[in-house]
Parts: sequence; structure tokens; C-alpha cells
Amino acid sequence: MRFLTAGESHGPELTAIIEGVPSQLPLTVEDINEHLARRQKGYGRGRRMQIEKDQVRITSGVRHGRTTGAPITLHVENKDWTHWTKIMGAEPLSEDEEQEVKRKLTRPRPGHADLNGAIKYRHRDMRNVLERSSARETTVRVAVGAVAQTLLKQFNIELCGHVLEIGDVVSEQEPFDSIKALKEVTESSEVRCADKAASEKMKQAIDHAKENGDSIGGIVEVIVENVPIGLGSFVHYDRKLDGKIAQSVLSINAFKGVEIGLGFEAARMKGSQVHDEIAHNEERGFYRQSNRLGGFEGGMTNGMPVVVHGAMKPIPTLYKPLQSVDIDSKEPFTASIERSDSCAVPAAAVVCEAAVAWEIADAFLDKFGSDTMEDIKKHYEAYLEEARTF
Ligand SMILES: Cc1cc2nc3c(=O)[nH]c(=O)nc-3n(C[C@H](O)[C@H](O)[C@H](O)COP(=O)(O)O)c2cc1C
Ligand SMILES: C=C(O[C@@H]1CC(C(=O)O)=C[C@@H](OP(=O)(O)O)[C@H]1O)C(=O)O
Repeated sequence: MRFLTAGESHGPELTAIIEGVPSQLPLTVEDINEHLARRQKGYGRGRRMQIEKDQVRITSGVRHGRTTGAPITLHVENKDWTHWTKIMGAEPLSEDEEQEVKRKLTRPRPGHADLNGAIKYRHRDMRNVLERSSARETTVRVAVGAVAQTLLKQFNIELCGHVLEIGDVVSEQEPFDSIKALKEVTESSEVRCADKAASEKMKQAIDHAKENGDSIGGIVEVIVENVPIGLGSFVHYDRKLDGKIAQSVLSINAFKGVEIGLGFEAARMKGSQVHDEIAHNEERGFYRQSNRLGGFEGGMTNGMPVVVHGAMKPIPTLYKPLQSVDIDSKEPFTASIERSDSCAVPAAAVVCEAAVAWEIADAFLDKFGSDTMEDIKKHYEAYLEEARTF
């Protein structure tokens, strides 16, 4: 499968085209809207989220609730667009307005793509950078991830993205029995964290940062359950699924780190404490009694749950402004802002879940075929039995 996204943060809409989804997959707008709504929730978001009501429109590739095998086009409207038609160039600007628009966007925001993007693409109006580099794009990435999750669900593969840390508050969640149980708890938390006491502290930490005109980041975790052995491959660097997941997670706005399983901690431990010993019984075939490596060996899944962590830096636009330099006047200034999120870690957990879902689904289709759901199911069931009796 492959996909492209297009659209600006304050343009009319965001669009995605997905190619390679098999035919006969039951798919409705509700399957996607559920995830769009999850992404919009979360303590710490700014005023923009009160304007947007993200809902998908499917205009190709699905008929009567089933995919046809043709490219699927997804659209999500920007409700905020009506306030931006002049600035975005859909309506002519008067001379005064032209000055106003230009003045605002010669001031690069530290931590954003503004300055590098302006120099690279030779834009003196940095709105041309801001609009596309904004995390508004993660809306359609979540829509695309929802299609991947709908596919994976057909094979009983479930995911959950949740929050482990916000600022200096760390979740001390109880071990959970299943993804379903974890999902239930995190969905009821305003910060998408399974530890109730930590959730409250995380909210306080967000409030505190906001009161001080500051922002905070955090760490999210995505767990994938019921993953078969052998997704991805060891034979070539760009087919290693852990590597593909890492790229995908790091491509999410503001993500600065990714770990699989123990991740960086493994580097500080002994080999005997890190590797997951192999066991066997008739019912399960080969399995592991631990999962320190997060479900991966040799770029391939090993049948244990996939565990991915992503680290998000604090939001760069701050009410407590940072120092920058105007690209026209070369004068220093301190940035003034109208609105921003103070923490988007809970929303980013949903984005990270979507990114991982896409990579797992893509590797799944690489292994089990990609034309019709019926063929894929046959291959999958035969393979599971082969792997169990290997
Ligand atoms: C869901 C989400 C919401 C975000 N909201 C904001 C925001 O309101 N203000 C802001 O300055 N950055 C926000 N960001 C982060 C910026 O988009 C990001 O830092 C910027 O595009 C630069 O990219 P980089 O941090 O990956 O280098 C958000 C990121 C995500 C994932
Ligand atoms: C719109 C979304 O996030 C936006 C991401 C973002 C940024 O700079 O990345 C800045 C803010 O947008 P605005 O400048 O319009 O207030 C966020 O609201 C969204 O998540 O849907």
C-alpha cells in the first residue's frame, strides 16, 4: 500500500489517497470518524480544536460499505477555512491587507519549520511553509491509519496508543490483561493515560505550564497485539519493519525519539537481561516468556506484542515568547502569538497509533497478498497453522 496526503492547515480541506487496499474490506465513515474524534480530544489543546469537528468524506474506492480495490480518497474539511480565505489567497487582498499579511509572516518561530523552509524554498512569506508544516496534517494521517486499523481488526490485530509521561509525571499503570482493557481505561482519561492518579498530575502539569506561558512534551506508547511471526524482513535494510516504524513515528510533528521495546535502556543492560528466551508448546508453537525487545528480532516480528515508544518535544509556540529575527528587517523580536496548544501529547498518542497501524498493515499485506480479503484470509490462516506446527 502507499498513500499521499495534501492540504494546508488553514486551506479548505486535507486530502489523502490510499492505493493498494484490498477489495471487499468492510469500511464506513464511522470507522474513520471514531479515530478522528479520538485525536481531537485531550487535555492541553488550544482554541483551534474547538472550531474543528473532524469528519471524513470518502469519494472513491468504496461502494456500499466495501472497498473495491481502487484508490480510496479521503477528505477532511477545515472548518477554520472560512476565517482564512483572504490570507490563504482565495480572495483578493487590498493593499493594506497585503502589508498586514506580509508583516506577520516574516517572523520565524523557533522550533518550527519556518526559517529552514523559507530559505530552502525561497519563500519570503513564511505562511507557505507554516501551512504545510503544521501538525494539522496529522488529521488525515489518522484517517489513513484508521483504514489500516480496520483492515488489521479483520485479523484480530488490535492497537492502543496511550500516554506514559507528560512533563515530569510518569504513569505507573498496573499491568493490563488485554489491549481491550487498556483501551477502556485510556479512553476515559483526559490525557489518555491508564494511571488515574498520574492522569490528574499530568493535567496539573499542563495547567502549570500554560499558566507560565510555557508548553510540555511527553512520551507515548503504542502496543500491537496478536501480531503474527514474520512481518517485515531481515533481507534488506529498507524492508526491516522496526526501521520503517521508527521512520514513520519520527515523521510525526515534534517527535524527537523512538524506541522499540526496551530501546535505549537495553544499551545499559547485560545481554542476559535483554534477550527474550525461546520456549515451545504444542498449542502455541514457539513463543517467548518475556518481551523486552518489543516484538522484533532481525527487522521481523517475533509473535510477541509490538511495543513502540515515541518522545514528543514541548510545543514550540509559546505564550512566553522566544527570541527570533525578522527575515526582512533582520531586527530581533520576541514572538507574539494568538493561539496554540500547550500540550498535544494525548492527541499525538493517537497519531502515533495510526503511524504504527499503517506500517503493520502494509507489512501484513506484503506477506499475505493484497488483492481480495478472501484470498488474504486463506493465506493468513494457512500460515498461522504452519507457524504453529513448524
Ligand atoms: C497533534 C499535534 C499538535 C500540535 N500543535 C501545535 C501547536 O498548537 N503549536 C505549535 O507550535 N506546535 C504544535 N505542534 C508541533 C509542531 O507542529 C512541530 O513542532 C513543528 O511542525 C516542527 O516540527 P518538528 O518539531 O518535528 O521539528 C503540534 C504537533 C502535534 C503532533
Ligand atoms: C489544527 C491542528 O493542530 C494545529 C497544529 C499546529 C502546528 O503548528 O503544528 C498549530 C495549531 O494550529 P493553529 O495555528 O491554527 O491554531 C494547532 O491547532 C490539529 O491538530 O488539527
